[in-house]
Amino acid sequence: MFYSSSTDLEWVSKVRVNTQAVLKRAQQVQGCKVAKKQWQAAWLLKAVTCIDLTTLSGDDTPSNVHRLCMKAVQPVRHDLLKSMDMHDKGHSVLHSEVFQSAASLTALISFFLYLTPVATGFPAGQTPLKTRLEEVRMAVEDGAMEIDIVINRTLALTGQWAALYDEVRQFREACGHAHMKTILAVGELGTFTNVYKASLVSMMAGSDFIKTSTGKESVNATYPVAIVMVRAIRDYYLRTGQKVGFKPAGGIRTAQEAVVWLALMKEELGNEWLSPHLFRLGASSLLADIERQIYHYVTGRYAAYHELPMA
Ligand SMILES: O=C[C@H](O)COP(=O)(O)O
Repeated sequence: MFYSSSTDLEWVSKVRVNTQAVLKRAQQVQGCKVAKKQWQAAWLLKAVTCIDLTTLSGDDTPSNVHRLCMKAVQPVRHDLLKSMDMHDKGHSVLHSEVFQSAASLTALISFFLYLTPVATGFPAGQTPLKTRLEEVRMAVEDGAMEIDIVINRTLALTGQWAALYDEVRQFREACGHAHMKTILAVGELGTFTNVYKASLVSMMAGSDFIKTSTGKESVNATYPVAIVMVRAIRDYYLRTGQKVGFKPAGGIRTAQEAVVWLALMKEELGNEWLSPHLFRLGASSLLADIERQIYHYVTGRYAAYHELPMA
């Protein structure tokens, strides 16, 4: 695992983001023409493989988490995939993000599903550091192979970048071999410059992915913020040779949005960032619309509710 030395924080202190340029680029992204017919279906199947299927609600129960995991194992109806001759191409979601401990769902891990608990005082990141580190260690002990951690926004808002680096690096060490996705909670970072700096610091401290939001802030994954984050990923890669993944999350609901996110990744970071090892869509209800659009592509009509019962 790569860690930058803390002296790289000089780089962080010099960052300035051109807001107008970011907003202009975001408008272009939002207005991009979305593929149709079989090309759209192909993009949607690609999006399915990149979804971190999520449930992070206070009223989650073992049964609805179990149901979500079963949906992750077979995200699109087998007959629909067969009609497209894609039934044997491995379109499992493979990643499910949950509050519950991975240990209670061990049976599902045998389906090769990666269960991703959230840790570090999710969603606010304000509990004592000792408690947040303990949450990460417990998740690792429970068998988590991926962990979504959330940063303490106070450190970013008050410009304590060295302290933020130190915390994230401690989370990284507590994660051990588990993949660490670092949530910036961009809706609470105030400025694009803070978003870029928090992205850099999180990458320097060893994050495997940087992620926009918990889904609980009032502003979540937006295209302008994504442009700032993916440009930070690109700059970091050009300077260090390290490839860090990107995960937009929060409020992503429609198949069309999923295709726009994929187009953004392709244009900004290239084809390599179109696979789940470097790109995830964190979403609790996106899959339902994607399956609905695939159903429409295959049958020429939209499904009745009972025809896609698990969506
Ligand atoms: O990480 C994933 C987010 O919590 C999902 O947010 P969402 O429920 O708005 O899709």
